[in-house]
Amino acid sequence: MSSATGPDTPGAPAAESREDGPRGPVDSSRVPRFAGPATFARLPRLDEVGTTDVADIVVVGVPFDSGVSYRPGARFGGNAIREASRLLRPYNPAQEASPFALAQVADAGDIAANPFNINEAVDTIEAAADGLLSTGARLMTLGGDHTIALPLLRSVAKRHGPVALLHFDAHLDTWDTYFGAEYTHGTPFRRAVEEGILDTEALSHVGTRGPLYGKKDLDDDHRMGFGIVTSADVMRRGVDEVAEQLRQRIGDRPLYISIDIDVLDPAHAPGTGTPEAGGLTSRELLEILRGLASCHLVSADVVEVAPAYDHAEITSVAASHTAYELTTIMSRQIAEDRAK
Ligand SMILES: N=C(N)NCCCC(=O)O
Ligand SMILES: [Zn+2]
Ligand SMILES: [Zn+2]
Repeated sequence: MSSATGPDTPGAPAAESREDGPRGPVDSSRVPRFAGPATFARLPRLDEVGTTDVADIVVVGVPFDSGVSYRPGARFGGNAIREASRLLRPYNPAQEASPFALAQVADAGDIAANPFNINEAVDTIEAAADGLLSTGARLMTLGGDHTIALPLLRSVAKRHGPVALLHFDAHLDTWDTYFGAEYTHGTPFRRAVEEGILDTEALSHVGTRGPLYGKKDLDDDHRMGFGIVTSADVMRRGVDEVAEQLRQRIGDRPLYISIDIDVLDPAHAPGTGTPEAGGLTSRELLEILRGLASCHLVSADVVEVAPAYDHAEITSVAASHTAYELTTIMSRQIAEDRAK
């Protein structure tokens, strides 16, 4: 057992740790899950994992929401997701895996992005992601508004080349500018296509719905290479068929998944900045993600959780389970690759 002290809880045992494997979450049968400061899923902090023992998957927060077009507050999303993740348990029956035993997952804390200068913040996020990815780790980023997907994709593309993208969102986020600003939460994927960091053969929005500015929005989006699975398509065709179609489109390309929590219906995610009626249920989202377990997921984000509009942690619980499924997909692949 580790000799490290507990999660800032005097006298409490430390995070579960095995000499021969990853250091896992704090044991909730010995330390109440509501005790101590929150890390994602009660996992160790990155600095607790040790300098030589590098994490396979790094959870990182980006408390930045200066790119929003409506309700602010997603800057508090990452910490709300961490708080809501205290109830996650170590075995994921839906994917038949213990994600935190298969790979070392650790929480790196937050990237300190300038809230008063969007362009500088975008650069800061890219540089911080470069540093975390340079160890070979995969990123599970907790936003923050959707602006942050652009610097994250830039960083991932430096390692993998242009990546396939699955974008779960009520919105297209391929608009051009707002008030003349090019980096906003409605524009990251247009910028990414312009910069050539996405594999335009394998781009899909999932859960799209709601009013647009005009039909041109769809024409532009189509020209950029995106396919669209609307939230109504998910309802009509069902999660298995949708996941199968997405798997076909992605193949074995390196894949980035970006999840705007507003892909969920406001009944399932009231705590978000630009809510749209008629969205996915959290059950549908989680099932589609599980159906993508065979895809080569190189990094992912969950963004747009704005806890001020949340009730009873509905949104942050949904986001924590979403990040848990994504983390499980990555950790299973890491274990499989290691066994090869
Ligand atoms: N990425 C999110 N959540 N929303 C984009 C909405 C852009 C608009 O105000 O039209
Ligand atoms: Zn959205
Ligand atoms: Zn979005």
